[in-house]
Amino acid sequence: MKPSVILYKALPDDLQRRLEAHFSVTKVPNLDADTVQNHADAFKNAEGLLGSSEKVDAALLDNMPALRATSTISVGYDNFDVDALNARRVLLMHTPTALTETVADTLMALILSSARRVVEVAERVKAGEWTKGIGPDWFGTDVHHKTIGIVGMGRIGLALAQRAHFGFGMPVLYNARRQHKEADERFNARHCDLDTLLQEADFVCSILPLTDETRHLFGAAEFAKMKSSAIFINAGRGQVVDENALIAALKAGEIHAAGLDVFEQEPLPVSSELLKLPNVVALPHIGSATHETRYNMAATAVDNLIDALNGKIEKNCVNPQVK
Ligand SMILES: NC(=O)C1=CN([C@@H]2O[C@H](COP(=O)(O)OP(=O)(O)OC[C@H]3O[C@@H](n4cnc5c(N)ncnc54)[C@H](OP(=O)(O)O)[C@@H]3O)[C@@H](O)[C@H]2O)C=CC1
Ligand SMILES: O=CC(=O)O
Repeated sequence: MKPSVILYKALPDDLQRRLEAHFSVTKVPNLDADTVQNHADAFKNAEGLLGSSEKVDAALLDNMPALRATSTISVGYDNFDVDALNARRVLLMHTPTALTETVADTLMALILSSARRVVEVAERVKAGEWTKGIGPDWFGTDVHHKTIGIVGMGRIGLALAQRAHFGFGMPVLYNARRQHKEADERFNARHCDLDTLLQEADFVCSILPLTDETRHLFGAAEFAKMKSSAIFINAGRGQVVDENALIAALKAGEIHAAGLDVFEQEPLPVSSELLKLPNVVALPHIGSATHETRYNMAATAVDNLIDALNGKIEKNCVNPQVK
């Protein structure tokens, strides 16, 4: 008999078929308590769980006593209670390599669009305001050769540094818990403490995971340390930033602009002050959202679950020690 799995995210047809070739699949819309109750037997018997963007906590796991592996269609796994998974010896698989380059492209798009005011001036053209040659009130600021400060020099941080160094001639500063020789050697990058980065960078780019240490890492004190010309970029996780402090810093002119792909609350409420500020580019968490990359992520997640339930966890496993 095939092992049972719960699928809580729509997959492309061919990937759903690949999953069904290996497992008996129960498809559910989400992991809400009502859904679990309505499919109680399926959750009770499931050995695998596959999807994304839902909370996987101890309360859910208590309803899944047969679970052996979870597979998320994402690299970030802050929505999983890893301690609870470890305590139950449940593997957590993720998709670290499939999306790196695409997310780095999104970061560059945020940098360019916030510095050159691309969204704002394009809207002005559509509103019929381009009626004569433009003046300084339409100008932006340069990106090339400005200093980029990357907070989080992991896979995506490295791919961003590559673009900034080779593509735009930007000096690269970075902060991470440890020094990354590869970044130093390939991109002439300089590892520094966060305060130095905040004081010296023209673009402060956060691509951090959400953890107990990074929650609200960027608050009023950090924005106050940045240059008044600095542009703050965040494509890591929204809760790494105290959003009220960011709004206050933008309004007070403590920093020049912000480019954001992630928010404390998603979807970003339409009432958010951020949406009223012309110097904010706000994207709907599209870091990895290209057809190619989303397909590759889903394929990786399917293969990860097949591997994990067959005891093969050489790659993409967050907690291999529980095997
Ligand atoms: N907007 C989007 O759509 C997407 C967002 N993301 C987010 O980006 C994050 C990063 O992804 P990825 O680059 O693959 O992850 P990695 O694990 O490769 O890199 C994480 C980096 O963050 C650093 N870091 C972690 N904690 C701290 C800390 N307390 N202080 C300073 N640095 C810290 C790590 O430091 P060290 O190297 O020293 O360990 C590492 O350099 C994901 O976890 C996810 O939250 C990812 C994909 C898409
Ligand atoms: O935010 C997206 C991810 O893959 O993590």
